[in-house]
Amino acid sequence: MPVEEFVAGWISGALGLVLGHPFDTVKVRLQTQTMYHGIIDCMVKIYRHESLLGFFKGMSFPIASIAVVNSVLFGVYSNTLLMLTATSHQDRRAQPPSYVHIFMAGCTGGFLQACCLAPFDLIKVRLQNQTEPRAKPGSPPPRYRGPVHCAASIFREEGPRGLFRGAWALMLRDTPTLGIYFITYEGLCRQCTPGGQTPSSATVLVAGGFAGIASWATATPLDVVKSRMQMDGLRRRAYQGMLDCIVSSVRQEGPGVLFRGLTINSARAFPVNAVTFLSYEYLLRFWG
Ligand SMILES: C[N+](C)(C)CCCC[C@H](N)C(=O)O
Repeated sequence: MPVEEFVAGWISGALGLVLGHPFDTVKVRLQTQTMYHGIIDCMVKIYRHESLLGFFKGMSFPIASIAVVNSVLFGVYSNTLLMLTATSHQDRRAQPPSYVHIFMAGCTGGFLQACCLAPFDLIKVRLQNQTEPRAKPGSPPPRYRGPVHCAASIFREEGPRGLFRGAWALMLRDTPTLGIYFITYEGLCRQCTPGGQTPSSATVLVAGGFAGIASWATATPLDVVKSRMQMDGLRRRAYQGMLDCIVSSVRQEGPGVLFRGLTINSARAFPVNAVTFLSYEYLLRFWG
């Protein structure tokens, strides 16, 4: 089983992640809290109360987890394609796999990465939602002191299954939408590149950026549900399950609630995934 794809997936994922984390914090706050009136208001408030560091809350854990998650995504994707089409990464320009195979490989990678992502993502969301300013003398300490304390507290207060809160919504969110991710990327690369040639850096950037947008746009409704299920249990249990979460959110806040975070998800997705795909392709070319 070729391993370069796993390593390239890890490095490229980490580069994209740092670039996108501030957008992600704003998104999670908009999806789960009511004190902000839109993206700009949220950014200004975070900056005023929590300084620039507020945007990077909860990032240490994703940086560690992206090593596992993005390498599983890209590694499983590429190795599934190898199994389905008997072509390695290097041969795929000359012998392009069908879109059905690309979609199936993307879904497989998406499903397995979601299984690894679930506990990391839960901890990230809980930490991002702590609005206390950083350690000011006299102010009450935040509920979670950091990722390890957060994981231990969830384990203690909500049991081991508590660490997988929202995991079904996460798997449903990621399996089809990562199929869409790779189809969009490959489709755009093929459109803009004469047959058999390697796509240019500009093509990879644009195709990667739009792949991110297409995937996030389709993932947003389940992303809202996922974030809400993850925050449940912290407050009192408000939702009986995923369906209940959808129905009561829509009833209370209107159908628009399912698209909360769409703009910010898309704004984040373009640079993050442009950089992810560019570094991924370069690393593999460099090693290949
Ligand atoms: C499937 N879904 C859209 C949810 C995630 C796509 C992940 C792609 C990339 N790691 C990123 O963070 O943008």
